[in-house]
Amino acid sequence: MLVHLFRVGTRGCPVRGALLLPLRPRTFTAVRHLESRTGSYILRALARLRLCLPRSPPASRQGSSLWVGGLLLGPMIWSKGCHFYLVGRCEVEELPLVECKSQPEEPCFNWSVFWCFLRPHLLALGTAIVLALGSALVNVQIPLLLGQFVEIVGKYTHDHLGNFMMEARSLGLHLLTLYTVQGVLTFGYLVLLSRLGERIAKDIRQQLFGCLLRQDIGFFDTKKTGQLVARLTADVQEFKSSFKLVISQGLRSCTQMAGCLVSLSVLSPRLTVILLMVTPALVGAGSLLGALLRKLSRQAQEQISKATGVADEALGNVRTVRAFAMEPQEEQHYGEELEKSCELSEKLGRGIAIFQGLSNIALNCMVLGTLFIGGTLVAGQELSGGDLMSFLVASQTVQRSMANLSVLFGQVVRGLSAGARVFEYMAVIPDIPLQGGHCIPHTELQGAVSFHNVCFSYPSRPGFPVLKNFNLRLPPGKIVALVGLSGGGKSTVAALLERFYDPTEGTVCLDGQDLRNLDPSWLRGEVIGFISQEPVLFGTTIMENIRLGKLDASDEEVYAAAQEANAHNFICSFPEGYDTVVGERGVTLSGGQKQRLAIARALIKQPKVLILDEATSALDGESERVVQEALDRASSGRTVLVIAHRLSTVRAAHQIVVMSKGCIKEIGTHSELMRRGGLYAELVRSQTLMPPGYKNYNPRF
Ligand SMILES: Nc1ncnc2c1ncn2[C@@H]1O[C@H](COP(=O)(O)OP(=O)(O)OP(=O)(O)O)[C@@H](O)[C@H]1O
Repeated sequence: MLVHLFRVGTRGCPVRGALLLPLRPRTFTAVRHLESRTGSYILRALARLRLCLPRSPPASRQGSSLWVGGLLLGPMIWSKGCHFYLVGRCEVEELPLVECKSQPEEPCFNWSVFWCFLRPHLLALGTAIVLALGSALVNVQIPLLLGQFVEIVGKYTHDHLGNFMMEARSLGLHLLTLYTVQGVLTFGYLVLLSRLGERIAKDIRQQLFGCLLRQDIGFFDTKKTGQLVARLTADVQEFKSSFKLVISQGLRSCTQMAGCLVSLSVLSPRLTVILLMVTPALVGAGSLLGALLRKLSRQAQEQISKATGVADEALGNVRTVRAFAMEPQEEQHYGEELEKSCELSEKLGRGIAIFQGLSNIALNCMVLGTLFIGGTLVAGQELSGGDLMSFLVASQTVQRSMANLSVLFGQVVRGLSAGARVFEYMAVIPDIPLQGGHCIPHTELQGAVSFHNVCFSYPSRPGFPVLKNFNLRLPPGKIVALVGLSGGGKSTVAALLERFYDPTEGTVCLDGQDLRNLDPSWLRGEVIGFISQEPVLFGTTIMENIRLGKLDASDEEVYAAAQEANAHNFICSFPEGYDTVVGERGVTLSGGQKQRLAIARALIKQPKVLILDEATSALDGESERVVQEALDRASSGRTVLVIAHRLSTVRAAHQIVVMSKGCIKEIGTHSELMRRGGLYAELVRSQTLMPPGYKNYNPRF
């Protein structure tokens, strides 16, 4: 193919870039036979490519050109609906290698959101700024007074007439007062800034966390949890540090620099001009080296994070590591990552050593240069010794301030991009709100569910229909089972009923009312109970875990739910009973125990509709029996949607719905479907034909 597309995708996964390879001019007939989906991807990719490639087509020296991605395409015809061919007698120009990359868009810093967080702290901020400016102005005074002090000392080194203490005391006291005032002002603005920074960071974190929790489930399909957590932690931290630094050091450095430059030009205009020529060059060189070191430091940090990630993954999945005897490999993997991080850190150490060595030489040379030139001026009676001293101290302050400002510039850029990332998701408004809408009064609630002509594609994969014209009724108080091959769309039906997503077309109704008009928090909190294959418990007590289903439940309600879920006995057998802490994600409990707690958690809210998504599939025979018993009890009097692979668990359902590729293939009771001898009967037969020696063979089929 003439064009190499890489990372080509569709709406869910946009084209990231393309590479046009240069080709020798030649005549050929291109026949490309591509699968329809690939074809449409490439067409879409080409459309996007045209946007980012140079506009003008190459000069057509040898007849018609095929300039793929540009304005010209060779003859292209669609054929037979599902294939396309590129057929053309084309002479291809030799094109320069064009690489076109479009980076994922960096979000812009949202000043208005930042202002909302800053506004409540304006008084503290204003006070901090005034204190910082005051401290900087005091700092400008100090070199001048030090110069006067040196003058007095110098006077007493030549002639010992008069009282040094008398003369020096008032100046000394003045200096002492300035030092104290500067110390107090510094303390004041640092305390205020620290408080301000922490408060703003806390507000931002809290708001961002709330915004993330409120996002649609589809939002989380395309985001990595680690990245979201990083926005809450590292990005907020970076933004806070930058903000504090800009206010404290930025203001201070600017004020000091301006003040000291005025002092310097008053003390000696000639020396000031020389200083102004040399200092920026040195600061520029230092900044360049500093930027390299920061890059190295970032790489070292990233490598450390990578090594930590390896350790985190291995320790977090220690059971899997143990089960596969992967300890030596994990150790080796961690060791390799550590070695790389060690090498980078050593390189960074060497860089810092060079930087410090060079900056020592440069600063000392500047002092020497100032003394040398200044000494010449002193010798020529153009400058006093004290003024030279003042000049030296003030020039050091200017250099420090300039160096601070150059570091600060990088920090501002990093802080703004961290802030942009932090604020990005605050502006994302979820399509499905958490609250708002109609609630059906408890006395009128029947629990009848219906799907009308539902079509659905996941937002992360918009071109891929998962449900096609799906129609289903779940009569109140009846058990409906969804079975079928993996990937047929069974869990998707449950997700739509929970209103994790809205259908692309059609409606899902509860008691005849479109779910879109009902209050989602009421629907999930009071009407629907959901029990999945992987029960997720929180690392708190059993009591709290069950109470998550109904936050205001009394202890008695918790006990009743546990009894209904066949969990009360095993809970009471623990020394701590209901106060037993279950460990991270319930790690201290068996699969069956976790599942029964999940059932109790779902039952405590007395849901009218119960969704069981493979609720017993991860359990062994005995646990399955106990859990199934609990589920059977929980199912009575409720509308139940059971999703199951093991068909033995659903043969008693009032209706069994067989799904395949997003459509309903068969509906009926177990015996009706068996008699029909269709897909269901086929599935049952395939589950009955267990390999020889298979222990869990279910004789019921
Ligand atoms: N969050 C998602 N984003 C994009 N596509 C998804 C998502 N979840 C599921 N799918 C896709 O939707 C289709 C149906 O998946 P679903 O989980 O509903 O099938 P299932 O019948 O429940 O399968 P199984 O029995 O294996 O659990 C699959 O092709 C799957 O890849």
